[in-house]
Amino acid sequence: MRSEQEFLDLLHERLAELRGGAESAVSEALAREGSTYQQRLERDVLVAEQSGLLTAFDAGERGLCFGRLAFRDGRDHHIGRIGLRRDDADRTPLVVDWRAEVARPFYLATGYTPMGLRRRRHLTTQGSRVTALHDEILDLADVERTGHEDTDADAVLFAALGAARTGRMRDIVRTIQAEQDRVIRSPHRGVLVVEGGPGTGKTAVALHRAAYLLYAHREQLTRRAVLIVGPNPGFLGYIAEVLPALGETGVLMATPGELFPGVTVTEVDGPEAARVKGDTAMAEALARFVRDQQTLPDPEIVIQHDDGELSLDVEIAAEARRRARETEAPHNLARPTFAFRVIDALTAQLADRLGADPYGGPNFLGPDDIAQLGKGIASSPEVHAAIEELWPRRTPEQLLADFLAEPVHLPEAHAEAIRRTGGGWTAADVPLLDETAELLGVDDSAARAAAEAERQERIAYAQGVLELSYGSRTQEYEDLDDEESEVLAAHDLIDAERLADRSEEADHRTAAERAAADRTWAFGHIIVDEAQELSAMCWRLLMRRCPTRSMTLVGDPAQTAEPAGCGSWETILAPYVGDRWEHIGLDVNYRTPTEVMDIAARVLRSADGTFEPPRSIRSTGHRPWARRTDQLPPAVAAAVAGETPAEGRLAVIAPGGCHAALSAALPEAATGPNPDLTRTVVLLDPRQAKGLEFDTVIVAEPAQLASSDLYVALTRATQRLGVVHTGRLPEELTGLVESVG
Ligand SMILES: Nc1ncnc2c1ncn2[C@@H]1O[C@H](COP(=O)(O)OP(=O)(O)OP(=O)(O)O)[C@@H](O)[C@H]1O
Repeated sequence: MRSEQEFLDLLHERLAELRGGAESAVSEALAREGSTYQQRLERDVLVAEQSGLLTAFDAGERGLCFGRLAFRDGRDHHIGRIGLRRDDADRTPLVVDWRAEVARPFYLATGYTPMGLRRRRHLTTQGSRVTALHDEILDLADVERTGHEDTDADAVLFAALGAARTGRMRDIVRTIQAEQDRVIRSPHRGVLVVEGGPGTGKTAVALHRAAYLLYAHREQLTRRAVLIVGPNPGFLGYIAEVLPALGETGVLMATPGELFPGVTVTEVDGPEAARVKGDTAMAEALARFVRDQQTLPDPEIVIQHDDGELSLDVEIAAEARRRARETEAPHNLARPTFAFRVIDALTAQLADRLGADPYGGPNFLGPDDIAQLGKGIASSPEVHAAIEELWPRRTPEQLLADFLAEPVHLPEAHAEAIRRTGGGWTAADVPLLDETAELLGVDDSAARAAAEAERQERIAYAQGVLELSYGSRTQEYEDLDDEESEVLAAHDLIDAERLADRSEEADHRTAAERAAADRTWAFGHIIVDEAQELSAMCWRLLMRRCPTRSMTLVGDPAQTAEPAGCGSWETILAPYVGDRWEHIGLDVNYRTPTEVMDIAARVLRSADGTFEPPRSIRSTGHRPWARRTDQLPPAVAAAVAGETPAEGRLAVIAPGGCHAALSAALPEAATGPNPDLTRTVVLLDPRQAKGLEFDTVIVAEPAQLASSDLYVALTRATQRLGVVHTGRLPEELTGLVESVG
């Protein structure tokens, strides 16, 4: 213990040293004067790098070192949240990052396959104090003993699993299990599906995989960012501290409803509307609706012009429309083609009239006269109005609002389910907005022209910088033959265009921040949690955001609650990657004790006799109970008073309809759409409870819950479960111990 403590002290000293260095580098860089692009670029890169290091150091402080590997060949490594080196000439490693290959035996070695290990040690620390050691001997021939050998190899794991919950998910870096490690470090580059029942660590594994990928492909993923999609803001808050605790912040977390920049979801769809909006039939309907915007005159639009009337007739419009559609560009981007064709045709019409030779000879007007006429027509407000009428410029928001006000190209029952005038957006509208934005295209020609002009200015400026740099070469330097010169200057390394482009990249925002504001951002990797809940339309959106298809999807089809949820992985993935995806199953339940899982499993077995629940790794001895009452709110309040853990958290999970009465009876409980999960007691509906966990769970009125919702509700408990009900208990729960309040 003493020598581990000395080592930990040394680590903390080194960490303080590095932290001090990074802090002063940041303040120095921020204070640095300099207005040239090159200087600003260097300053920004430095600040970003050092700030990243500071995050990692913060992470390190929370359990800097938690393991040690003694190899048979004499190598000996401490394992930690982040890697640290000594400040010596060889930069000797002090502690190895858990993600490094050399740390892998910490998670995988067994007595059967010791991976070269003699001994594996778990260090438990509190702040900077070592409080316990657990040693496992992996080489049976090794006779040396430390006095910390553990008879129970899983003591550290069980201590973590049994610990009181805090309302925030913790990392599992000290106790990742072998089957989880395989997912976290999977080298698979395409779509990886991780499926497992409740509590099998899917979320934990997904987050640690994000941390691993950021470590293994740092450069690429820092540039392109990682997106983590979770079911609701409460859940994202619940998992928000895991990655920073692992030293990683370059990640964007969002719910599906937050994936269209500039749009905030304020409304909720009914189940039927959500189902219809989530179906891919919507993509077809919207595509046809966009074509419907490209209309023809009936039979003509008459345009008053200084030189007489012009007729924009069906023939002209149809030809212009054909040409515009032929470009296969999105609606707004094809519009200029339509406009040019119409203007050309009207110019020809006018030229025919004005220059016609009454005796049938060639037109009197020359090309210059005709060009002049064309200019006049192109600047006519009436012509513009006619083009706008036939091929209007639309925004996704306008177009979708029009579509929802009078849905077309759908069966009447479906149209009826989604018909809506005005009001805010729903989560199911977001993929539709994205689809519409794709169909319309963003007419950013003006913005692009401005950006290009600015870029040309920067190139000119950068050229100046390089010329200066070239001009200031020293005499000796010039005397050297270029071939021999080993001293390189800016002008040798970079040309003006690249320097200008690099200056553009000196954007203070991280890639994740830029990605959040950019609808067309292509992420380096996307992780989807509760992936079974996403609709087919939402998958279309996500696939557009990840052209490389580098994705990790975690979910449990048995917990599907959303009516538009896709059901099977094959159905979800076939349109995008065929059968080129990998599936890994997790089947050990680390959360829910056997007593609770047995009850929960019965709920799903009643619908599907072959259902196999995940195997619980522990039991608590607490038998789940049920209590019948005539008065739900006081009975729930009494149950809460009796069951609230001294440490830890309790959740009442009840159908939404009971919430008003229950929250009045539970004044101490956090409630509402986004309750504070760190409070001791929270009141949730089963959808809000998705992915969360609590020491004690009280489920109210189970008979009112759909079986997948009930299954989710029951499997949130890490220790104790109770059920309070007014009417009859659902058949599957009749085995519960009857409790009197
Ligand atoms: N190897 C591990 N070491 C310690 N704790 C673990 C380990 N694996 C999972 N856990 C814990 O088990 C609990 C359940 O994990 P998690 O929430 O990731 O499961 P899940 O599969 O996403 O569940 P659900 O489908 O119900 O959302 C969490 O508290 C997690 O920290």
